[in-house]
Amino acid sequence: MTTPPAMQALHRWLERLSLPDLLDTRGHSQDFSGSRAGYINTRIRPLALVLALLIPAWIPVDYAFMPIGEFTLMALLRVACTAVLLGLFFWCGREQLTLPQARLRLGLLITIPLLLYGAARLLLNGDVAPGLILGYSFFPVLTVAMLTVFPLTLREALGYLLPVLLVYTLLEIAVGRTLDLQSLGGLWLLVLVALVAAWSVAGQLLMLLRLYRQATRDPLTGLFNRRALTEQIERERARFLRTGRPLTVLLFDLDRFKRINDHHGHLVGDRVLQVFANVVQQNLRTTDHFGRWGGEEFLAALPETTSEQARVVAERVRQACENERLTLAEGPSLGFTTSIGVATLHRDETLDSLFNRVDEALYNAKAYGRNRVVEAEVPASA
Ligand SMILES: Nc1nc2c(ncn2[C@@H]2O[C@H](COP(=O)(O)OP(=O)(O)OP(=O)(O)O)[C@@H](O)[C@H]2O)c(=O)[nH]1
Repeated sequence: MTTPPAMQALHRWLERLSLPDLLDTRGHSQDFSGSRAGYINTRIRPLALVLALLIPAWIPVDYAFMPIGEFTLMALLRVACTAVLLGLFFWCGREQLTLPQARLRLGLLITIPLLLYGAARLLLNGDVAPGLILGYSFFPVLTVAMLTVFPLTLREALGYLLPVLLVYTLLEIAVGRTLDLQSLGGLWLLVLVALVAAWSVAGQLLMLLRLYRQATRDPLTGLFNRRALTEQIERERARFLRTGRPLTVLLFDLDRFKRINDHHGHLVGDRVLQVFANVVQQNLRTTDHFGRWGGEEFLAALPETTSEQARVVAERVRQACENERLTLAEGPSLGFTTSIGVATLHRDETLDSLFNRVDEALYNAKAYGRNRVVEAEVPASA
């Protein structure tokens, strides 16, 4: 049964929307989440600084229009909020963040205007400086509007937006203005701005995700490209220097791949590359890094793995490739094999030297007859 064109169009639209990616982080790579955390962090800093400058600037206005008791409380709160914001500004500049850390800091950033609003709403109720409350009433809207500059999943956005709406409503109840037209109008405005904010954060997330995937992935296999993989290995090298835990790389090259292309065509060659990528991935741990090094060469970096352990993994992959068969439209099924070089990073070694050694090992695997695993020589400096 063929799908009606309208359903196909709907399906394509939903696919373009990447709904699961927008909803939560389950489909995001660890690497992307790290980059997004950095991105969120770079946006928290200027906002924290701007708020830290603007919040105390209003103190003279409060002084002119508020009774002294309320003014003192608000001024103290403003100074405390400024101190927290300045702390946030410096804190965000110092380290590489994880996503939970970035979320926490964003939560802190939006709590501050909300806190000031809450205090003002409770203190300035009734006859006390009624005009001033109008100025303060912009704070919840400001809080929600601030979120629009962050690339967030819808779940994260709701996690920030719902508490703002809840705090607003609870404060209106607390001051007895629940069914008041002004209070309902405020809530209505807040909900509208929250919807726009949710749309904006999801749009930013989608754009970031697409750009990130284009810049870091190989389109044929979906694996990391050489640049992204090199960055990951650089981070692993830094970790190796810190902890001393071994790091081993495997370099794979499909054997006589030109023949496959020549006999069966490039499309079959492409399928072999995809199947190969899949076979290797099934034999690696989720903490290993694997990507396309170029052409029919692939590289895997195995953290916390000695050369003996890596040889076992490489042998398992070699065997799995030998056992794999591709069914073709015409003729018998197609098999393929791979040669593999293995090299373990030494303490004083650069990554270039490691890549050269593993390349030589792979070259030797080819020279000794292909479909085999060969370990690299130790570096001259070791
Ligand atoms: N189908 C397809 N072929 C590719 C791709 N990238 C590189 N190749 C082909 O991979 C082949 C590599 O061939 P060679 O470098 O001669 O190596 P080989 O035939 O595998 O021989 P050995 O490595 O010595 O075993 C070339 O024919 C490239 O065109 C790709 O993305 N898709």
